[in-house]
Amino acid sequence: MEFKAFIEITRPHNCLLAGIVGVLGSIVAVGDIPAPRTALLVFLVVVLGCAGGNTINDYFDYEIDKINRPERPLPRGAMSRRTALYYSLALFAVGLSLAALINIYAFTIALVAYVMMFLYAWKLKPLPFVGNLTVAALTAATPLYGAVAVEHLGLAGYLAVCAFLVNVAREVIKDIEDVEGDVAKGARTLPILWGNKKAARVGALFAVLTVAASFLPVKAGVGLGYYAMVPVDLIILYAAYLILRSQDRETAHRSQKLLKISIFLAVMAFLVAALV
Ligand SMILES: CC(C)=CCC/C(C)=C/CC/C(C)=C/CC/C(C)=C/COC[C@H](O)COP(=O)(O)O
Ligand SMILES: CC(C)=CCC/C(C)=C/CC/C(C)=C/CC/C(C)=C/COP(=O)(O)OP(=O)(O)O
Ligand SMILES: [Mg+2]
Repeated sequence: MEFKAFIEITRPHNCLLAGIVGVLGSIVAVGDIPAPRTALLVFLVVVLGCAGGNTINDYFDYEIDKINRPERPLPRGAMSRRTALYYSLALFAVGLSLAALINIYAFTIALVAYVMMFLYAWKLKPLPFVGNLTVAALTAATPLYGAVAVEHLGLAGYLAVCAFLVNVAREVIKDIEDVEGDVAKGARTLPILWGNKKAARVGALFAVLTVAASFLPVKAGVGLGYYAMVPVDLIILYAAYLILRSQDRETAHRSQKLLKISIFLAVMAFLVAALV
């Protein structure tokens, strides 16, 4: 057993980004920095939930990851599946305990989100489009979670719309990248049911919708810090162009990674726009 596997399996880069998005949701909801206690609790509940979700995901994806991602901790033998199962449940339990310290709404949403991540990994992922929508909804719930913690919505709804749209696009394009392993496991993803070209069009459509939605906060009068979104939108449009041009595994990988970069840059742009 490798100790670093306990960190690696949680995909800390995703968790940290998600935690920042949760706190960003609180910030844009009230237009100011939230109380440190609230910000810390929101950050930890989202990070622990994301960590538990990624861990349980690898637990159920063991067979598929042996084909698609053999370098991951479980398929390479760095951690047992039983340990991963108990580890994910422990992460969820600590997250829920902290959510209870925020307010009843935050506890309830965390409970629903954690259950949805477990269900996604266990049963929903192989369902056509349902799995993609579930992940996207969970990412959209993240800024809304921060808003619920401060009991105000503000611009958090715009963040949620953008998070949902860009993650639908990314999840569909990730399915095009993973089609080989998904076929082996009998998953019924969009590329398998509709073919890579049609699935690429769906992914590109949601990428373009993300660009359209990214101007929503400008409509609401968010300030100059928002011009940082322009390069983000250009990256998203280029990712859409790539996947429309070719649906081979390497191109799909490049396209979905560009969308992930756009998410990171967009979150930074929103942060600047919210604080400037
Ligand atoms: C205009 C624009 C792009 C706005 C950004 C909207 C926004 C706030 C996005 C943040 C979404 C979010 C909570 C991201 C957390 C990290 C993340 C990418 C979660 C989804 O992960 C699922 C994915 O399948 C994991 O795969 P991988 O990244 O390859 O490990
Ligand atoms: C709202 C609260 C309290 C928490 C939300 C927590 C977050 C940010 C969830 C976002 C979605 C997410 C990261 C879920 C974790 C599990 C998951 C969907 C991983 C993706 O797994 P696969 O679809 O199998 O793709 P891979 O090929 O990368 O494994
Ligand atoms: Mg997986």
